[in-house]
Amino acid sequence: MLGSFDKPVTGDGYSIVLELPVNDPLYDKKKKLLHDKGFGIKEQIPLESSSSPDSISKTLETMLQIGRIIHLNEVELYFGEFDTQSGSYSTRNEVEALNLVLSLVESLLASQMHKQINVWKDLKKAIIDKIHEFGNQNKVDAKIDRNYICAKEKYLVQWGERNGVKTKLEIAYVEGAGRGVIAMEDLNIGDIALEIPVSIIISEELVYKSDMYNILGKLDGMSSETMLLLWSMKEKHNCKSKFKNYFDTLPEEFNTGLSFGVHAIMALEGTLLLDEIIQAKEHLRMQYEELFPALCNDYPDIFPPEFYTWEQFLWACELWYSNSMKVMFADGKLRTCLIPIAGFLNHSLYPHIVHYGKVDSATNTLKFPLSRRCSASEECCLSYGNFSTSHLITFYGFSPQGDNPYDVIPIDLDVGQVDNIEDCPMSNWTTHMVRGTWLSNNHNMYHYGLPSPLLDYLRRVRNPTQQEKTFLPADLEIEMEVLEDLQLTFSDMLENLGDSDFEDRENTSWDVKLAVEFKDLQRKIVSSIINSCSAGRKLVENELSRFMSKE
Ligand SMILES: C[S@@+](CC[C@H](N)C(=O)[O-])C[C@H]1O[C@@H](n2cnc3c(N)ncnc32)[C@H](O)[C@@H]1O
Repeated sequence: MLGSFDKPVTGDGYSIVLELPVNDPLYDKKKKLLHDKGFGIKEQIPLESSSSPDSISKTLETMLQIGRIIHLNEVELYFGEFDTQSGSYSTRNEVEALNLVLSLVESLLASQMHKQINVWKDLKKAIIDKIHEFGNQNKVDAKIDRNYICAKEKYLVQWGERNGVKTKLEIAYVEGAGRGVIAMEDLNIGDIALEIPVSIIISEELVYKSDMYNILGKLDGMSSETMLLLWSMKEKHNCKSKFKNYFDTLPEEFNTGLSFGVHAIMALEGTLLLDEIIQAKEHLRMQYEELFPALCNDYPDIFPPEFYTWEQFLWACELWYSNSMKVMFADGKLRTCLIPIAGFLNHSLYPHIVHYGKVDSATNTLKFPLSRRCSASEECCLSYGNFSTSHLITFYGFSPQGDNPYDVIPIDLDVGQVDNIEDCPMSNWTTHMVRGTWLSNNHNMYHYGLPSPLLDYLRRVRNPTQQEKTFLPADLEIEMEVLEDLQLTFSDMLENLGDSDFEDRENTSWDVKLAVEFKDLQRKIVSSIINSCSAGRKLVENELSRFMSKE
């Protein structure tokens, strides 16, 4: 349970309870962070009927601080330990935290078992204002071509509506993102932008009903995802398919990292994305060769060879990677699905739709509710997940606009070296990473915009007994060593990335453009770390000379 509301604790005030779920995989670390900020794992937040606007806003901030921590993911938690005093950890996290608090207040208001309804209404208004204010600060302007009329997309929506789809969105062309959806009217928090009946969702059930299942179901290690992928490769050619309108809207080519040509691959030299793409492609090639041409040779009627070439296999993989969603059905089973119409929703780092993917068993539909306002004509986006740009390029073929907080560079360290840290969940990270230091709001001494778990680890390698950070020379010398080492590591990395020597960006192919953009982003991240180390060393030097002058 993330939160609930309670009977009065004091006077005539009611309280809301925010609780860290015990099954949270990051429970210990979040518990420690809550504790460091002065909270327990279960906090009862009271609100008196006489509350002034000032105290309502203080109550809201307290609830948000807890809500943010409850909703942190691993990367946000790794970087957020000392960073966020009151600000947000990420746009996604902020939307989640605000919506958590809003849902609790709404449940309390819906219960109507309290006397002081006005104060809760005021709190609800304050939350909604905050969501709007945050929206205005983080506006991403997408250029939309409303005149883009495509008969195929229109037919699909009409077909959907005949089959029970309800939508407040229309399809348009969004510059740099292909097709997207825009709001037909002003949509508010909680409004359902799109509702898709289960009957038009493409899921594994379709394979079980097909003639392929007799063959595929008997193959060892065959997953339902692979079966469905093979099914879609054939079904797209079926003129009588129930999903013909859907298949007609799919592009002939998906421009994802898996289709990068040799020049783009070469442009990625020195980056981890190069390995990611090569490994992913090798894995798919092996998977293809395990199945083909054997299936076509043994069952040519079921697997016609012309539908099962390597190129078509890769096309289907790109379709499933870039367009599928995981859906929890009413039977409690999670299935990977293609969802007609919802497949036009683009990704954003600041999504309108955050909570989706669970079938509403009362209506047997999949609903896409808004977690923040979307004005008429504005593009409505969801979050595909907390993905790094390298993942988005490899499997989706784009680099998102704005600062991506999940763009981390892993650091290879032998984390087994340090003892005595078991009791300290925050130090007990088994992997370490860095990201652009402009994302940090703490560039002070002992922080430098760098992640605390990494700095603490590097300090403890040098001095396992260090408990407190002091301004004594012995500690300062350790700080200096840590920063020098990091600076050296990242200077080497920058050198490996080479210079940005690419001039004619506009006239190049989509893949080289994407590769070059990615490399620029890597350079920007690595340079920020080098600069922060250098600025940090100056801070330490100043402290050392201050100490010396006192002596
Ligand atoms: C689920 S589809 C969304 C609809 C898609 N734009 C279309 O025209 O079919 C996912 C694909 O949309 C594109 N896309 C999604 N979000 C994007 C974004 N923020 N920027 C650029 N392209 C995006 C990528 O090509 C991605 O593989």
